Parts: sequence; structure tokens; C-alpha cells
Amino acid sequence: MEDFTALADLASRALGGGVVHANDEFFAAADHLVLPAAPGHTPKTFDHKGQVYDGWETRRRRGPGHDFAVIRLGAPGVIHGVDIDTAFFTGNYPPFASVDATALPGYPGPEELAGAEWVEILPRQGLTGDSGNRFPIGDGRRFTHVRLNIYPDGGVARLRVHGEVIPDPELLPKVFDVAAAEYGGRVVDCSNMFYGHPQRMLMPGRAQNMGDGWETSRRRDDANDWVLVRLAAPARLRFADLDTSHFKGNAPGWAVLTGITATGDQIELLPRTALRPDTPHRFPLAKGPEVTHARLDVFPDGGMARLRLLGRADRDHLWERMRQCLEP
Ligand SMILES: NC(=O)NC(NC(N)=O)C(=O)[O-]
Repeated sequence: MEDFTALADLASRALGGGVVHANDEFFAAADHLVLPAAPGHTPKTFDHKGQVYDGWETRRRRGPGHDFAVIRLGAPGVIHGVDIDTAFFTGNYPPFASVDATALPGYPGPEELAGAEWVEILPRQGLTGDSGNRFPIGDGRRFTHVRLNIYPDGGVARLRVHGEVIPDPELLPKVFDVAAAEYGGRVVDCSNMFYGHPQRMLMPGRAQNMGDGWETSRRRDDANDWVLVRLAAPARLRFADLDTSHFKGNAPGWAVLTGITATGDQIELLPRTALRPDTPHRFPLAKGPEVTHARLDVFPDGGMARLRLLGRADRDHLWERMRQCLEP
């Protein structure tokens, strides 16, 4: 089985995830749970409540019950695994946790979520303090929200909810970015990711800086770097955005884009084209058949902030995937 942590974090703020409600946030706000950055810690830093932690931390419970936080997934989808990361919580991590999930249309608030039908996707498990706590999930349904329950109280730095994005076809325009992580586009292979993971190219918005993109090491041979993207759905591609923003002394000199059909045929969509440093390029693509993957070759090496592939997706495929997610 593929390591589930390689899949997108559906709860991440980087995809629009957020905390809708937590029953207690006395020591530290539950909003920390979905921050994309790895948690940090500065010991002996005190605010008016106590030691400052980069995580969600409730007060010491003096009665029955347990604490919980409800999270809206930034990208709804099928959950393959969760990581309940207790980084830096040592004498105050919760000894046990469980996770529930639900699927609701629209934008429900705390009251509607409290009354929702929740499915227990992770029964109560023992946790280790100051550590990742990874658990695979076997439920094949599409969910929009999760609820983290901790027993009885304590601190959790991050909740990662890894899975496969399943977008609602009803909400997708005819032409959209079929490489976008928020719709299910995913890097499945690449030649080199020494300085930056290529999946960053598929994240929403413009890159913040040079660290927010794909960057390879300097090549000392005659080959070139490349990345292979599995599209959100089979699609006819129309435009490619190759954004070299922030890569000034290290943008690739040229690029080629190739589409790959379901039967493995390779279609040249963009012939070898010169790129400029620090430039958000848009290129019209050659008309071609429906492709399931796209391969970007850069010559010889360098960095790319964002890759967008605008195309017309196969609607039947998107609806079929939604239908498959009705059963556990
Ligand atoms: N030293 C602590 O971390 N104490 C307490 N927590 C905070 N944040 O101060 C506690 O009781 O868990």
C-alpha cells in the first residue's frame, strides 16, 4: 500500500481547511491544528494563560467527558489516513484520541455540525507524546468534515488528514485547472526534488517566495529534470501556466509539455519553448485528445513556482468517482 502521508492533507489551511468549533481552547487555539507548516516550539515562553504552544491545547479536565475539535476539510475527499501529531506536548498530550467524519452539503455551522450524522473512522487509539501518531483509514466514502476527539484533554500540535480529493462536479466550471491539488491533481513522479517538492506547484494562489515551489539541484549531466502529474480527471488541455516567479538565477531555460492518454500514447502539447526567469507565462496548447497525465520537462534543471493546466474535464468520469464514494 502507498504511504498515505504522500497524499494531500485535505484539512490543511493551504487548501482552505479550517476549524469550525472546539469545545475548549483554554491554553492554545485549535486553529493551529490545520497550519501547513511543521510545528515549532520555544521553551519558557509564557503568555497570560501559560506556556505558549504551537498547537491546540485544552485545560486540565476536572469532570467527566472529553474535548473535541471540528474541522472543515479544505478539499472534500476520501480519507486514507490521519496523523495526530503531538509534537512538543510531553507532560500534557492526550493519552487517547478518536476521529469521526461526516459529509454535508454547503457551509454548515457549529450547530448543524453538532446535529450531523457522524461516522467513527478511527476508533479510540492510544497516542504517544511529542510524536507523530499515524493511523490508516479504510473507509471509501467522501467526507467534508472531521471531528478530533481527545481523551480526556491535552494538546495536539497538528491534525493531518491525508487522502484523495474528490471535487463536486456540480461546482466545477467547464474549463478549470485540472492539475490543481484542490481538485485532485497530484504529482506521481519526478526526476529530482532536492530543494522543493513538486506538489507545491499545484497548490492554490501565487507562490509566496522561492521556497514555495518545485526546485531541483544543479544538473551536472546531459539529462533534464521532469515531473509527471496525474490530472484531477481525464481532460483536453487548452492552456498551461508555467510560472517561474521568484526563480531569478535558477529558472529553467526551456520547457516541453507532453500529454499522456489512458492508453499510454504521448502527445506533444507544448514544443520546446524558452522560459524567462521570474515570469508567470501562459501558453496556448496544441489541440489534442483527452489525456490522463501530463509530463513537464524542464531544461536542463531549475525551479518552477506554479504549474496550471487549464482544460475541459470528462464530466462522466467526475460523476462516476462521486458515485463510487457513496459506499464505505
Ligand atoms: N507547562 C505546561 O505546559 N503546563 C500546562 N500547559 C500550558 N500551556 O501552560 C499544562 O498544565 O498542561
